[in-house]
Amino acid sequence: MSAPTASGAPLRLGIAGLGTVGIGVVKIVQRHAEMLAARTGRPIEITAVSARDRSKNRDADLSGYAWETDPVALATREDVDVFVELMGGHEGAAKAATEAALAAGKDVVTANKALLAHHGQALAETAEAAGRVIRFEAAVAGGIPVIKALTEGLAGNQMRRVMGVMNGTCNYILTRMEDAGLPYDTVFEEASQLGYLEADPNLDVGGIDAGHKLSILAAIAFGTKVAFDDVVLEGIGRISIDDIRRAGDMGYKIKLLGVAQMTGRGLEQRMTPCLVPASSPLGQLTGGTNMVVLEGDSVGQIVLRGAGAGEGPTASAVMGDVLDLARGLRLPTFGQPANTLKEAQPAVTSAPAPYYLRIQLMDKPGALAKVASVLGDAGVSISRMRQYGHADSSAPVLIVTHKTTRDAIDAAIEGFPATRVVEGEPVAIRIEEL
Ligand SMILES: NC(=O)c1ccc[n+]([C@@H]2O[C@H](COP(=O)([O-])OP(=O)(O)OC[C@H]3O[C@@H](n4cnc5c(N)ncnc54)[C@H](O)[C@@H]3O)[C@@H](O)[C@H]2O)c1
Ligand SMILES: N[C@@H](CCO)C(=O)O
Repeated sequence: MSAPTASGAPLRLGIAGLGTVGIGVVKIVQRHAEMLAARTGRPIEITAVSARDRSKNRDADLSGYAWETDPVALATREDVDVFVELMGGHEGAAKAATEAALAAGKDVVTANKALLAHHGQALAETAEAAGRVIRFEAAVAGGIPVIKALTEGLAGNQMRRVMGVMNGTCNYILTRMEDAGLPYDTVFEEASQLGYLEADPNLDVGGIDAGHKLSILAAIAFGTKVAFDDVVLEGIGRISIDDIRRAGDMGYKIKLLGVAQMTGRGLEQRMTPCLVPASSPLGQLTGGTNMVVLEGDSVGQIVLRGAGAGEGPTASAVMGDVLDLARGLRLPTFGQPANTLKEAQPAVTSAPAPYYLRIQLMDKPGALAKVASVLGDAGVSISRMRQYGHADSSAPVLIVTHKTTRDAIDAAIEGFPATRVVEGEPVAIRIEEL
């Protein structure tokens, strides 16, 4: 059999951003030109590129491409069919060039979760009004094809819950703290030296980057407009090595876990530290890897695991989008027309769950009874408890509650000081049932 030929017109890319991801895309286009053409029936070509510094030594041959200093000029070039936005940031050049590309009749592929979390609805409306397509597989969980899974393979399901570990840096920090027995500050510094952290580290450790990703998945899963401002965000900065160890003693791991679910009270979106069973797939996830768990009414639970960042995995996701466009696969941005997406009604409170409590209890007769009484008064019922030996005048007590609300836990925490047997600030972390 003769090799397939690429007889169709080339698909011409204009790539803005030649950093980690951009160069990864250039390398795939160059390395696999023949394979990509065979798979789509047409050559995939790069016609023009743009980045801040033209003279920078990059790990790819860019000599065959036109250079634009202005990404907007790149996005509107006549010889560009698809504008590939790999600059980052949700304002400035990324937004302006994406809008310019759509206005000029180009399709857009982006890895920019911040852009979509902040402007996804407006961009989707603009794109669809212009008959253009925006694709963004790389924006969520890097190399894991989760957008494709939701918009295509699982499209026949009513989604029940979407959750996952979507920031590799936070998962690296938490697992490194546990493995090496190091405090948060030391591991944060290590991660910084290794170049894992975003330019603004709070995007990672503050949960914002992962919150962007969760809000995008929630929009697709539940047919709602992206509502990043409604995501309850809490970072990992307050997680201590003590909590990691104590949670381990009770059979749990601490993860920065994103959960989105449609409840009778509205759309719940949380990106917060949670406890998950140590033996569960999420509990066993180590290092910088991502995991997304999708639950649909017909399919049940699907678990996707893989590299959430890095040159190869992220460029792989970008190329998946490019190939879909080359093949003529044109889906609405969030899986259904933008004007049919509903306004998300945020759930004011999160669904009841068991909680883990760590309380530093004084060594006094009746101390435990007083704590139990405060919990009882707040309507919190104890499922399991563990008390450590008193080396000093106080010792930690760990409590796993039955399902309760965050309000009840907060009411109990407010009641503890009056007992005069609790030292310091108790720690309360939600346990996510899987
Ligand atoms: N690096 C990853 O592993 C990863 C994973 C998933 C998604 N992303 C997303 O991919 C995008 C790119 O990330 P990256 O890690 O490659 O970034 P990077 O910092 O390595 O590269 C950014 C590139 O964009 C260029 N750029 C920035 N602003 C520009 C401007 N105003 N005009 C022209 N060029 C400009 C820079 O010169 C640089 O070449 C971001 O949206 C990021 O969130 C990255
Ligand atoms: N800072 C992100 C990069 C990928 O989006 C992470 O650590 O997962």
